[in-house]
Amino acid sequence: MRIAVLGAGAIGAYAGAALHRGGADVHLVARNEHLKAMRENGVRVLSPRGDFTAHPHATDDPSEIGPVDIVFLGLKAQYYAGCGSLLRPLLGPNTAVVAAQNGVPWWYFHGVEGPLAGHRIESVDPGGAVSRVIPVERAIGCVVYAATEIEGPGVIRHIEGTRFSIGEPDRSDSARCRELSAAMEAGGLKCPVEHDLREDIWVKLMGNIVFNPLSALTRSTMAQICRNRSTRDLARTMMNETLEVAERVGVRPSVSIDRRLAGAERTGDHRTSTLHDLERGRTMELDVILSAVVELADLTGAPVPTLRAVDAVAGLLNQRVAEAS
Ligand SMILES: NC(=O)C1=CN([C@@H]2O[C@H](COP(=O)(O)OP(=O)(O)OC[C@H]3O[C@@H](n4cnc5c(N)ncnc54)[C@H](OP(=O)(O)O)[C@@H]3O)[C@@H](O)[C@H]2O)C=CC1
Ligand SMILES: CC(C)(CO)C(=O)C(=O)O
Repeated sequence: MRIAVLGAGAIGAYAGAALHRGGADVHLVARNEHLKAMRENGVRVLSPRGDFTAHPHATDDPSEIGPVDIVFLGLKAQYYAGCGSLLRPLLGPNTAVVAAQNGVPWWYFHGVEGPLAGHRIESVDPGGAVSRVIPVERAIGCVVYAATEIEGPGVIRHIEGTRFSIGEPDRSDSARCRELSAAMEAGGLKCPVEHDLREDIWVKLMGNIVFNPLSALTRSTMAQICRNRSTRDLARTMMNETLEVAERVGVRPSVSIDRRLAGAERTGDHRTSTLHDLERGRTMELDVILSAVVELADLTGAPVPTLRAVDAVAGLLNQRVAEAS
């Protein structure tokens, strides 16, 4: 299977290294010092499951790669709308795009029935800009339970978790999902193919909607947020409101708030990908994680005063970062 990882950062380079180790024909698209290091020394993965190094081809020019079977999109979601020139050379008639994003994907209401069928979520797909660049028909959904960080150029620190759940937006059984799953599992990852990924999306989102904005606003790790009584209570309230929105769009996540908090606390002193962005002066991936849920709450009439307040202050912080960059 020919796979290009577009945006071979913390998650992309980790998945790409694992896929390469499992025998897939992997090509990484990255840039700057990180690219230079991966070209010279390969991708070094430091993991509690055992360190390893993989040497996939790496470039900053997707036209060197050409059409592939799968594009694994490791960019932050706020860059999807602008990634057309990088993506286009990688697309053949049947190329699928697997976005490793947190939050609500642009294809969310595609391929489903009901009152919201085909609805476009503005915070996720503003004016249709993302679905024009990545047509929903190409999308395979993915929910990433792994946690990784770039420790230095070419070096990925794997904190925990190997699960990348995947599934077709329209719930169909497809050969492309089965083949991708086999390639990921050959590389030592867990990659179950789910009939409907939407439950996984909300289970993961219950954590991200709390920890990603709060970690940035308080510059704290996940464990620090869990161990402080006031922020733990805040987390609980935010998760409750999120569950209410999930239910109004037809999903009942099967995990309790206590279990979700315990899981987050176990991740320990991990700085979320959003905190990393803030520390690097980058805009934060909060539209798909937080603003999208507030938008869905407005659409369905769910009361979300706490999510709305956090969205307001995190939104202002994001605006400040954008102005400074
Ligand atoms: N990290 C984690 O533990 C988890 C992350 N995710 C999701 O995975 C996705 C990726 O996150 P993460 O891996 O943390 O992010 P990173 O910032 O580590 O990775 C993105 C990579 O894309 C590169 N990139 C951006 N623009 C270009 C370009 N034009 N050309 C080449 N390379 C480019 C970035 O390079 P540069 O740094 O130079 O901009 C960076 O290396 C997000 O949607 C996130 O929500 C999901 C679960 C866990
Ligand atoms: C915190 C983590 C690893 C899992 O909740 C994550 O998804 C992120 O860093 O964005």
